[in-house]
Amino acid sequence: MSQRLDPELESVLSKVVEPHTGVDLVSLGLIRYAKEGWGKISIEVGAITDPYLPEEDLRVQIAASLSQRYSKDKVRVTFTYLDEGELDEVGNRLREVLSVDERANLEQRKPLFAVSDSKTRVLGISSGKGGVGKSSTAVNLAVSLSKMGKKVGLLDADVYGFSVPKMLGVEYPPSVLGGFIVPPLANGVHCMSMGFFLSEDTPVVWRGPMLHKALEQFLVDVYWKGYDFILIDMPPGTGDVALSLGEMVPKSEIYVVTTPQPAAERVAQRSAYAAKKMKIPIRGVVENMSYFETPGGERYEIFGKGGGEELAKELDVNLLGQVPIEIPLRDGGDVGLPVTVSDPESRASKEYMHIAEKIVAMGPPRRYRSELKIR
Ligand SMILES: Nc1ncnc2c1ncn2[C@@H]1O[C@H](COP(=O)(O)OP(=O)(O)OP(=O)(O)O)[C@@H](O)[C@H]1O
Repeated sequence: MSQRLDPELESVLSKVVEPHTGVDLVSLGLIRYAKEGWGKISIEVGAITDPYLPEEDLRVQIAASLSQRYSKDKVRVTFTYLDEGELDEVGNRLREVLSVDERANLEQRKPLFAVSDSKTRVLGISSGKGGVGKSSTAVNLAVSLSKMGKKVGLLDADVYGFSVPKMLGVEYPPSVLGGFIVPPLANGVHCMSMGFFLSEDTPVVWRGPMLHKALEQFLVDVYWKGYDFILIDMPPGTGDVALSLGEMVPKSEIYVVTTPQPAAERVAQRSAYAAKKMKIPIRGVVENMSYFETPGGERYEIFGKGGGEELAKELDVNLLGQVPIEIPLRDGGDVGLPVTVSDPESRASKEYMHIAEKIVAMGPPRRYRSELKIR
């Protein structure tokens, strides 16, 4: 697919990273040709997504990498489609950059990130019932973590309604490169949803074993390499996904979203206890829809008070934050512009950022596994 490049040019372009995979353009073989002459350079790049998507980021990066030789207006970058064979070839190259441990994981059908020195933290965002704002929390926390410079993936496993891609503003499907699925990017977050692979009008009845299989595929077949965080939007309730997650990613952590009223808190508690039974550590509680503040600064606790605090106490974890009701938060979810992007100065956005900072500061959970106990 790619032409042989002059070594100096190759060395420059090998510093330009393809944003979906985190691997450089040269290693992926994506530079189709580079033609220099008359003080200009034309570069054709194979797009692993759709060449008509705005690839401004990559264009800017390529121009910046060549800035010692060419001014911006002398660099012409075009993107073209890759055919099936070329997509497979990129998949092979993705495999080549894996470490020995990562390759071993693939062979054993384990997630790429589940290597012993992994820096990836897997955060399950859970709630007792639907409609408490679990997906909004997952999306806005993912954006906030990404704004802190972290590489963030968001896996929508809420099989009762795949809302994350729409809320996050995902505009194109995942790429399938050989045996790997590569998530699309939106607002700095790499997003994967089981919903991408189902047609909207097909009703799916998810039973435990099917869910387990689907989750396994989305943990193993997706190119989750080099991530700091993978957030999982879990289906509401006590269920099967927590069980599967605990089995497949023993180092995962759970964050419970609840609303302030006591009834919601009791339901959330049940889901939290289920996670505890699976031996997944619960790391914190997020209270959503805590209050509504008028432009004049008056606060109304529309859904009551104290649920988050109470739940945190019962679970013996911290209440990490209280997110207010904000109209831009709801609107943003409807149009695919998270409030943390559209209005980073709003109270809700700042609260999400504080929660993200606390999650980072807490670090990964320590595991005291019974089999490791010194007797
Ligand atoms: N703090 C908030 N302020 C305003 N609207 C909110 C807030 N949190 C959530 N919403 C809105 O409430 C609705 C439900 O939120 P969301 O989909 O995030 O909940 P969920 O718990 O994931 O529900 P489900 O399980 O049904 O997907 C959405 O329309 C969302 O935009």
